[in-house]
Amino acid sequence: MMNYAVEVRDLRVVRGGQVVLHDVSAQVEVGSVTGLLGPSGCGKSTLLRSVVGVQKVAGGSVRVLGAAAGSAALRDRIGYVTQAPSVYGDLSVMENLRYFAAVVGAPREDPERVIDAVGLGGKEGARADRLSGGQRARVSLAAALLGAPKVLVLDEPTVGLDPVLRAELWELFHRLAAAEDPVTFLISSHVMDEASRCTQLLLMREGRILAADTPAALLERTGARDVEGAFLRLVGAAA
Ligand SMILES: Nc1ncnc2c1ncn2[C@@H]1O[C@H](COP(=O)(O)OP(=O)(O)OP(=O)(O)O)[C@@H](O)[C@H]1O
Repeated sequence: MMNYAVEVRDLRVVRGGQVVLHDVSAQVEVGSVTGLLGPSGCGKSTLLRSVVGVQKVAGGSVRVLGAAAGSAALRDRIGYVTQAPSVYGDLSVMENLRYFAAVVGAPREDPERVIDAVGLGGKEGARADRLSGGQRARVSLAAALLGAPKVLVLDEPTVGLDPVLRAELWELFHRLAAAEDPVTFLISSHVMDEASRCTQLLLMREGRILAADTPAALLERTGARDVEGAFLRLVGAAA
């Protein structure tokens, strides 16, 4: 039996009187770097919010590591980075991480560990508002790693970053996912060319999952040359 970190079944979410998730079912394998891809407004953030347990749902179920999403048992097992900046600009990298460590009740030495994990060693004393966009993104990621969660949910973590920094962040996700004690990643993006960086894909459109597969299997199945082409063929087939 497949080992899933996240299992979504028939999830229905209504926002502002509109159904934004139409009975969505999806799974995320343990240790995978799963990309949730689809155009802006298709419901990616809503699905991620449901996985984290901060979204009111109208039906269906979401389980994370075998427990109901949002339950107390998951509090220190799941990390979440939203699109909104979450670090304090007037605090240093270390001050930010000490503050967040205290909030989540992480061990005292955890800030050093996560700074190291995201490759920010040497930047501990730098004020967050003097960092580059990519470095700030890594501070947010470091904060999400405090307490050693097993599942990380990242909402468009590479948006606005240059290609080199994007590549660095994806390498970091893979390193953490391949660790002896793996972290499972669920990462949203509206940039289709990030698909090739994922081990698994969930393609989404208008509140529905169009396909769930590996990038290679998706290309083979659709005969497309890239994931954008595969997406368009799937949309055409569904019409
Ligand atoms: N607070 C809200 N109240 C009402 N409707 C909302 C709210 N937030 C989002 N929506 C609607 O829900 C739908 C899904 O939005 P969601 O943010 O999940 O999409 P997304 O795929 O993450 O988009 P983006 O990539 O632009 O963030 C959209 O139609 C959006 O207009």
